[in-house]
Amino acid sequence: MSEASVAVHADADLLAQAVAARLLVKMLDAQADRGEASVVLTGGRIAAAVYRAVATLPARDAVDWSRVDVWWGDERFLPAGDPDRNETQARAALLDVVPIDPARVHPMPASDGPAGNDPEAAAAWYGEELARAAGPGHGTLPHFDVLMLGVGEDGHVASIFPEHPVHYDTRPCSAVRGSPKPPAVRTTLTLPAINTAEEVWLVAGGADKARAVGMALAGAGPVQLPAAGVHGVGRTRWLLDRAAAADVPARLRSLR
Ligand SMILES: O=C1O[C@H](COP(=O)(O)O)[C@@H](O)[C@H](O)[C@H]1O
Repeated sequence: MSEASVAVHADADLLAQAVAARLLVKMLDAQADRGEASVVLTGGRIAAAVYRAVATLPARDAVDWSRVDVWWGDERFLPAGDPDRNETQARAALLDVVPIDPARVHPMPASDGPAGNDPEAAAAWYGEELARAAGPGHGTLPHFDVLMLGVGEDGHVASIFPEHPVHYDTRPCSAVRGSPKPPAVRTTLTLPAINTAEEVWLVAGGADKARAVGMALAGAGPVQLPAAGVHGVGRTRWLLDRAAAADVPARLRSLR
């Protein structure tokens, strides 16, 4: 398992700018090394700020967007175009602004989408989509260069909530019913799938995240605090603002 690193930025705006810059560099490096880049997006407030920042950085034009695959770590199970869908947010802030190949954008199904109004069928559909992208004989998941996660006040990541039965699902993608945060019905990558990514970035801003971030880095159990259970194969980065990092032990921080 990779060692986690922690970077702390002065405030949420600088955090979003810094994550956006890192994301562009990661995509450029992946395209230089592999000919393409594969990113897994998340939802939430800081993620939206990151996507807006990517769209405004001049270096965005150095990326060949026709060779970028976009996946999602979780989704709210709502009709297509609903403003609360993570997909809607990412499209408005970034994907509608850059010349991305629509065939390489892989949203989790909407409740009026290809799997119908059935979250279990939607999760299975996404699992098949992932396996198709992996290619025959390459397992159930494609390569992910970077997978971004927000962190909930309760320590949830993607739509994996504390003590939820989804912790015991070993399929790549799972339906989530009874989410404590609305909407109640969601779909999510599971921890085994998330932890196949080359790099996992946990991005959190604001004082309301400090307790969860501090506990995760202090070694809490993943069922009680899902953020404690994620790690990239090559790298795990915690990208925080000062308020979210308030409870992080000083020895783990590198202040920016
Ligand atoms: O519901 C969700 O919440 C988390 C965190 O969102 P935030 O607004 O507190 O930053 C997000 O990472 C996840 O993708 C989303 O579905």
